[in-house]
Amino acid sequence: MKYALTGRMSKEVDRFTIDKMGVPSLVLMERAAVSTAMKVAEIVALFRRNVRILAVCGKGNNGADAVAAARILSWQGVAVDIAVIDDDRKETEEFATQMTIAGNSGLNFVNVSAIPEYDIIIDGIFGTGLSRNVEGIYADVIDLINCSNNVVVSVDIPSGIDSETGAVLSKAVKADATVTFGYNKVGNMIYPGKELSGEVTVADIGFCPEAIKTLNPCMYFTEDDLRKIPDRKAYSNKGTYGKILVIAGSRDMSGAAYLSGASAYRTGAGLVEILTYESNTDIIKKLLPEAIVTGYNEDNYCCMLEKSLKKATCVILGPGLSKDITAHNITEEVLKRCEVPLIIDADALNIIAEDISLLKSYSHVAIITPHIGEFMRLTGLTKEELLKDSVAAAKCFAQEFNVILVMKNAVTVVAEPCENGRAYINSSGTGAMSKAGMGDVLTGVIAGMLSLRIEPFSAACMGVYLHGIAGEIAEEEQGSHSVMAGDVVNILGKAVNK
Ligand SMILES: NC(=O)C1=CN([C@@H]2O[C@H](COP(=O)(O)OP(=O)(O)OC[C@H]3O[C@@H](n4cnc5c(N)ncnc54)[C@H](O)[C@@H]3O)[C@@H](O)[C@H]2O)[C@@H](O)CC1
Ligand SMILES: [K+]
Repeated sequence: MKYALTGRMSKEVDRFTIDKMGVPSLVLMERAAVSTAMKVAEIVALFRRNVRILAVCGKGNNGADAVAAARILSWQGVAVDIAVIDDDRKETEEFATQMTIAGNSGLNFVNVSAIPEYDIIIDGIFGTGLSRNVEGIYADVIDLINCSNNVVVSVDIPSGIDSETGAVLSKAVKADATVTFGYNKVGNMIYPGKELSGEVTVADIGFCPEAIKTLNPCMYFTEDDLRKIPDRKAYSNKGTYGKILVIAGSRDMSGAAYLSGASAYRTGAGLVEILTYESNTDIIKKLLPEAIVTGYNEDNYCCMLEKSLKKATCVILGPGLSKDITAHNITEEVLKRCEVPLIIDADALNIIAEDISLLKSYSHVAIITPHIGEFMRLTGLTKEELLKDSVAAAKCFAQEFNVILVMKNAVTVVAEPCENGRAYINSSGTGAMSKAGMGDVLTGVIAGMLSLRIEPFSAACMGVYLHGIAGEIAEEEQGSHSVMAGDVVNILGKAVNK
């Protein structure tokens, strides 16, 4: 597991390492600059000719990093110049020091108007200290970089991105690569910042690890975390891995129930029961003969529900359920009676959106998995309002409604329902997954993780990560336009074992 910091947290990590541990600021900076220079040198090697590099710098410590990286490259024999964006802003002490060293080293200082003449730009205009919209000369310089045909390496975060949210603060550099220090930044992980940061390298520059202990940063997973999925016990039977009840499907809608149930089986569930509208039972039995398939109708749903709920160790409610009167009644009944972890998705969320008090009154573990449209209906907020700061929006909702919230989007965020709860930012997945049925697969994968007895918040995060990894493998095999939800179901096993 890794952590992603906001600018405010980065500052605290800096201060802790510098003030409490006594590591001089310039030592950290030298390591940041060496990491940046190494990345630039890698790119220089790809050109196979002499290249011209320009470090474009503000007068904060992000600029100081860029000046130091330029000096290091220059000492290595690479042609580097420096352009400082000069306004009335006061320079930091570190910036002044780096400028003195660069001057002593004979580096050339040029005007920012020369940007288009260079092959590679080192972007050190703003880092995590950016605190307001970019305007005036800064905006003009960012436009000039983005219009020029050079490779851009951003220092820490592309200049103009809000490190806390990934939002563009009116203008932002579009980088090909970003070298970020110590920990990734939330702004590099969430769109549009994720797209503008290009390939991100997280470089260790010697921050004291103690420093993040009091900060509650966002978490994210890498492939190493897949090893945390527990092995299957030799001494076990299907009961060891729980019974997942999938309440899904409606008249003429059977696919969602299949996708959820099959995904739960593919990720570890011992037994899956699908409770669906009676006209779906034959088709689902054919699609998934391993499942117990039970049908209900408008008259008997209550008694069928009662029987099935008694045996379940985890319930999925909502995929393809429709919003008809029976679906409403089922949703209300499940929220009244279910006493095991409940994953609520799709139509059940739309039903709840009409009366949000249903969710508030539920007192057991609930994991809800809205996409942005469903989340808008649940909150009454606009897309812009929700995406302005998706981590904050997710945390706030999770806490208010006491649910584990999986806010599905190109970058899915998971939030824990308590004060100062954990938040997870997903780093797996691909545009190939923007297809119908993918959400149904996700509910099954989360249920699968719960059946392996991973605690609910981690099960939700791991489910989201694993689902994205399966999508990536499916894309490699099928190409980005061709992946369907069923392909992801069948690839889940490869993802678990990756
Ligand atoms: N020892 C340290 O302090 C280290 C700092 N590091 C670097 O320092 C960076 C943070 O440095 P700073 O805190 O100096 O901040 P930045 O260099 O990110 O720049 C922010 C400066 O610009 C001003 N500013 C903010 N928004 C503005 C706007 N829209 N228009 C004009 N001016 C604006 C601020 O007042 C501040 O002076 C990190 O991103 C990282 O690159 C790294 O070298 C690691 C070590
Ligand atoms: K930058």
